[in-house]
Amino acid sequence: MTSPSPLLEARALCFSRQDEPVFGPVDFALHGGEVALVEGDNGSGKTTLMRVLTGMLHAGEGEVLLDGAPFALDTMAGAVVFLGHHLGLKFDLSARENLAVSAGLYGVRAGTSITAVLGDVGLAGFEDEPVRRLSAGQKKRAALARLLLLPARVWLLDEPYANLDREGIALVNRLLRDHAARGGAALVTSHGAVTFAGDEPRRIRLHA
Ligand SMILES: Nc1ncnc2c1ncn2[C@@H]1O[C@H](COP(=O)(O)OP(=O)(O)OP(=O)(O)O)[C@@H](O)[C@H]1O
Repeated sequence: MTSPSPLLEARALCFSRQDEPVFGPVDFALHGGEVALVEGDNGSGKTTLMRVLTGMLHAGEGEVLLDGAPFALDTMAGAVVFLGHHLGLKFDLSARENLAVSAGLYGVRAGTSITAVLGDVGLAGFEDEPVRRLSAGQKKRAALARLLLLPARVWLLDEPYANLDREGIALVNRLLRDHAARGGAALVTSHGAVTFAGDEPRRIRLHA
């Protein structure tokens, strides 16, 4: 399924630190129903690209468009979910409480609930534990539950497979497949150990 304008587009996007180029120019257009993999060696700028796309860092040159409109922090807040190395979880709160905070800010996808998404990511029975008492993989699963709960159509996932067992890796791939089937789009960084069932995802290569 493809939407008329790309859900997320980068045009000649470049980022430099102290005049030293980190990446770019990067061009891609991600339509609804598409998953793209950002690949590159350590230090090639994958995380930096994700931060630029979420507005955490300012691109020196180029453009980011969301649903055909120039990137703006207020419009992207509910439209994009970012899963980064820091997971965005408050460790003193439970997974359920963390999700309730996100749902209060951005709403809930039609037909789902906090209990349902926590069950779906394998955290049934751990819903009310403070996140700091969860294992690294369980913390990652709690962060993945946010993807399922929120209505955002664009997912930016930085190393979503890290800390996950084989079942967890299969879970991420299932979430991505279902998201694409619903018309969502996702950009995923990975060191390349990932195999998707079905269609091969598009690859965006960064060079250190
Ligand atoms: N906070 C920072 N301050 C200064 N330089 C940084 C900072 N974060 C990253 N860099 C530099 O920017 C470049 C790109 O880093 P980035 O984390 O985006 O790479 P990456 O492709 O995600 O790497 P990895 O595969 O190791 O996760 C690297 O040269 C890194 O040293």
